[in-house]
Amino acid sequence: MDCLREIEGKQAHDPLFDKIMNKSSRRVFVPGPVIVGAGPSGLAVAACLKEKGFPSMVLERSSCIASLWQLKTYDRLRLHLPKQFCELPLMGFPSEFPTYPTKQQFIHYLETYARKFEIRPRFNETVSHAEYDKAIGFWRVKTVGKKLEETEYMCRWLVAATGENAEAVVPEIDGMGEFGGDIRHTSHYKSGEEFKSKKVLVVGCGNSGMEVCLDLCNYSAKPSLVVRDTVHVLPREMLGKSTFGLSMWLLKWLPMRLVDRFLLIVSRLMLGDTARLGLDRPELGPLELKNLSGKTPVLDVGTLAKIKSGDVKVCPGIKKLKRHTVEFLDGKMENFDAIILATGYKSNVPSWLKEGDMFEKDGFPKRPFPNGWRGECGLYAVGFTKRGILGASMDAKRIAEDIERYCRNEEAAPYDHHHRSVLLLKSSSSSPSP
Ligand SMILES: Cc1cc2nc3c(=O)[nH]c(=O)nc-3n(C[C@H](O)[C@H](O)[C@H](O)COP(=O)(O)OP(=O)(O)OC[C@H]3O[C@@H](n4cnc5c(N)ncnc54)[C@H](O)[C@@H]3O)c2cc1C
Ligand SMILES: NC(=O)C1=CN([C@@H]2O[C@H](COP(=O)(O)OP(=O)(O)OC[C@H]3O[C@@H](n4cnc5c(N)ncnc54)[C@H](OP(=O)(O)O)[C@@H]3O)[C@@H](O)[C@H]2O)C=CC1
Ligand SMILES: O=C(O)C(=O)Cc1c[nH]c2ccccc12
Repeated sequence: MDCLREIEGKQAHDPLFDKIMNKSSRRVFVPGPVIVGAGPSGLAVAACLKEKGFPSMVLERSSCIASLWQLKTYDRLRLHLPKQFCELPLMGFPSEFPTYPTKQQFIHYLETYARKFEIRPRFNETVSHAEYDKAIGFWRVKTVGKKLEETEYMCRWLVAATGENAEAVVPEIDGMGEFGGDIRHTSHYKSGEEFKSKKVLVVGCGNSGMEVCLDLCNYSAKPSLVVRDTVHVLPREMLGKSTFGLSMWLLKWLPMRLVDRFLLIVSRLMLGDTARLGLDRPELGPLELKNLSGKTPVLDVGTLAKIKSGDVKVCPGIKKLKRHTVEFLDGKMENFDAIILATGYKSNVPSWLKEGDMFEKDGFPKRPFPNGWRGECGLYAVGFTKRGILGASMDAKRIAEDIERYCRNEEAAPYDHHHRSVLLLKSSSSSPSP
């Protein structure tokens, strides 16, 4: 921690820079990595670095850690995968947590994690621009604060941890401006409480859309679900084991296609023919599809029963909206009080990272898993593997090891290199290097 305090002491306010920029802005030199985003991924990297004795600085646009979980998820949310598959490095879940921890338990775990590793992000700082300055060998990371004040952080290493869910995907639907009822994305949906006895159209049948339908039923709203494409629905558990855990275990022994065949046979026995309910399955099996496209199978937590009972109605794609009415692609019209867009999320990396080699236009690393974590010039990415928290933990460990390796080489020959910042990097509390 001493070292972080030292960093704060070094935040030189540069009046000349202010004058040139003609605005209130300041420049901060960071003698360690800057991590953009204080979600599970950013926290994991900060913790892995801390354990090795390296301080880092975490910049977070919102006012809390894990803002996706704290501010943008619904009340009834639990982890879909058993807890052992959602742990961050260096600290497991408490043993008293249930197999599928609740959102509150998961947030509590993350808060304990941040406290344990003394991670104190700078909140309310949105990274708006990050660029490598070749001339000096540093990343220039610009942030905008709450009062629009600007800061430029200069660092040797930059870690993108802004996540796969940084911005809501809101589709353009013909007539959207005309619709008289509430239209909102699932990131603003908390519970069915405010939709009691309302007719609600849920657009999108990923894990969010399916669970929101169930939640609406439980609050005696009347949901319909727009399914425009194929989808794999699997039971969350089969043969007394979690479907995810069982799949991972089977993959150790069997080829993916065979495991997919197994998953589909057991799903058929447990759930019946989902196509009869309007949920056609994709040609590719669930694991193969996840692996090739990143599309996550839906793990059923009770929605399918509600579809079978007719409490949730399945609809085709939307053609257009009118004041109180939705016209579907099959020509049918129906009145709705509200629309919930369960249409997913996108990465925002291209909006702030000015770099051409590491990321695709869609904000995901170009190199496929498990090699997407490392770019050039001290640039890293954590949590873009489409493999949830487990994938983020793998990235985080690799990034911290890579930075450590780099620093050890530097320590061996510190004067061979003009980036002196590494010499400032070791925290006084760390153990001596071997
Ligand atoms: C509803 C839901 C349920 C999920 N359940 C599971 C699950 O059970 N198991 C699992 O493994 N995964 C799950 N996921 C996947 C999810 O991606 C991970 O749980 C996890 O939140 C990813 O962590 P992250 O840190 O990469 O991203 P996030 O949690 O999104 O954190 C990124 C942080 O970066 C900040 N940020 C973004 N842009 C900027 C910027 N320009 N400047 C500064 N800060 C910025 C954000 O405010 C945010 O706090 C779920 C996702 C959703 C949406
Ligand atoms: N408890 C848990 O663990 C939970 C985990 N999650 C995870 O969070 C992440 C995000 O999930 P989610 O929010 O469901 O987003 P997803 O991206 O998984 O799903 C979005 C869905 O919306 C559909 N869609 C997009 N645009 C349109 C449109 N214009 N018209 C009709 N349908 C449309 C997509 O269909 P198409 O395929 O046709 O594009 C897709 O089915 C996922 O990784 C998910 O697994 C979410 C909820 C709970
Ligand atoms: O909830 C998600 O989307 C995740 O990222 C975790 C996840 C759910 N199902 C999976 C199948 C393979 C890899 C990760 C997941």
